[in-house]
Amino acid sequence: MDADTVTARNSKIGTYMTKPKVLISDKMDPQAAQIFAERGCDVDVITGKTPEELKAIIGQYDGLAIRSSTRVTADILEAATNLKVIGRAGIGVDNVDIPEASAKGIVVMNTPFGNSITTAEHAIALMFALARQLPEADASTQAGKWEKNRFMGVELTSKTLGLIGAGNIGSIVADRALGLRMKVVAFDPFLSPERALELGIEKVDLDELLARADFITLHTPLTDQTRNILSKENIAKTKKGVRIINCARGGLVDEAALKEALDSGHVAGAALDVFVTEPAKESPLFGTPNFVSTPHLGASTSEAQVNVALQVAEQMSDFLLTGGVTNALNMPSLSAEEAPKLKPYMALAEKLGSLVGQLTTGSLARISVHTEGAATELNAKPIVAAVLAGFLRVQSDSVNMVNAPFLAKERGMEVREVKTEREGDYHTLIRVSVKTEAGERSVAGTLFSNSEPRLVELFGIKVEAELAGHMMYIVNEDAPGFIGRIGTLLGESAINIGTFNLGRREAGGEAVLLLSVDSPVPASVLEQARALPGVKRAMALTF
Ligand SMILES: NC(=O)c1ccc[n+]([C@@H]2O[C@H](COP(=O)([O-])OP(=O)(O)OC[C@H]3O[C@@H](n4cnc5c(N)ncnc54)[C@H](O)[C@@H]3O)[C@@H](O)[C@H]2O)c1
Ligand SMILES: O=C(O)CC[C@@H](O)C(=O)O
Repeated sequence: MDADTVTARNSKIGTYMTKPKVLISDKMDPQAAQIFAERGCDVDVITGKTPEELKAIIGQYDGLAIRSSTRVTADILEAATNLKVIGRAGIGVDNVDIPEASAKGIVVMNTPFGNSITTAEHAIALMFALARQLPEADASTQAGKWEKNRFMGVELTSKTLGLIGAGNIGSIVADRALGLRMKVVAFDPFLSPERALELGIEKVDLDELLARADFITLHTPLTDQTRNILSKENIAKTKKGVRIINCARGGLVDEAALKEALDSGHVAGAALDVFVTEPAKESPLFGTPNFVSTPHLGASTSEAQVNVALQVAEQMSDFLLTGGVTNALNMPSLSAEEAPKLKPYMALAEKLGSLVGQLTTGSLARISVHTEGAATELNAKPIVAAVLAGFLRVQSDSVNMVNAPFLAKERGMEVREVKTEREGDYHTLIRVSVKTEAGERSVAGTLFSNSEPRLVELFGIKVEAELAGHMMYIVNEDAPGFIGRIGTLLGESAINIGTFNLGRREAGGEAVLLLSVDSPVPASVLEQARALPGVKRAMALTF
């Protein structure tokens, strides 16, 4: 397996025979297609396909750029045999089956900041719409009614805004609300007191927020913890006359309970940009007084759409053409500048992982990846992912850097990352240690000329070997005549030896022999090698 393979699905990122092919399957600013083409990808823009139609064509593509309409299900992924990256021009990736994409080794990336301001502004717009009943006042005025006395609004100044979720968008909403002289309280278990202070908001628990807020706005993803966070029970805990805004995800608010609370007057107004079922063509909420809705328009400004389209096209092109990883949800980030520097290290890491994978028998309790010298200055995450990919690929061809960490976790492997600042015998070193019931053993490698991976230590014995192609690994007692006997055996079996690397603990002690050979070593030859005097172990290895 060669070095480039570690960054994507057994395919050579950045070394395509033909240009990588990208499909844009949702409506996206045309600048995305332009960027893909300028950066060297073949791009098709085909929107509005049914799942069956998408399934029929997805197999040709290396990259898929989407917004929220395309649903990337397990079924679609099954047919996406060449797909290496899915790019979401936007934030929410609930239309992508990420566990399945990860299992298939497909990188999923989003553009987490491109539409945050726009969405925050939409939440503020909806807050004003509720405070002053703008949609109803507009409809009534345009119907010629001039109902000046019907539309009595409320001021925002001095009111309390309750933020559920104070991440990218929530914090921008907070900033704008503070500018409107509102008081902002926030419920977000992951909000640190320091960040709350920096934002000028008060961190509270959910019940306190429900009890105090005049307006509540939601800015969390939809998860098992946030689904129905505004449930019937929680809506009942809100202040009478509260107004609720949801520009995050349908499902955060119980729509039936909201309808009841609007009808009873407990909730004075509600504005939803997002619905449990989208497109929301019908809803019991439609037509309810003081209810305002928009069709998932949070991100729909020309500025945001240009931002996310450019960003997704740049990120995906970087990945497909250079191996750079930005904003991936299932893989460590790797900048386009870092990628070439890390490439030889990842090749080395993968080879070491593969070596220990092939040599380890029995169940593995822990795998540790140590970096020493120059290697410590690098981002260790991709190096660890490459070790795991090499290790696990021994068991399954479909393992790569994306799915390897997930598989390792699934298999209960403890993975450790250790940096040793001091330089040893080599200016840079990666050591991979595995702990099994038989004990802990390690292999180590360095880069010659900063780019050529070399094994320099094998289970405590110094060696110097290139790990490539077909190899034979022998552990024997160091004794005169042994090398001649192995040479004769391979010669008689018509196996040509390329390189010969020998190491031993001490004269007459345990020795290891690593041979690179021009053809696979058949089982019968390994049997004969094992029968030679002094041989403790003989194995074929492949890299
Ligand atoms: N309407 C739209 O068009 C539109 C546009 C952009 C984003 N969104 C959605 O807005 C939401 C927020 O986006 P963001 O960029 O701010 O995301 P973010 O990840 O920056 O922030 C989400 C926040 O929610 C918090 N959170 C997570 N679980 C929580 C819980 N159980 N209770 C309270 N807080 C919790 C997190 O700690 C985080 O601070 C996402 O769901 C995104 O998909 C919608
Ligand atoms: O693409 C859109 O219009 C919606 C985007 C939004 O829901 C997001 O999560 O980024």
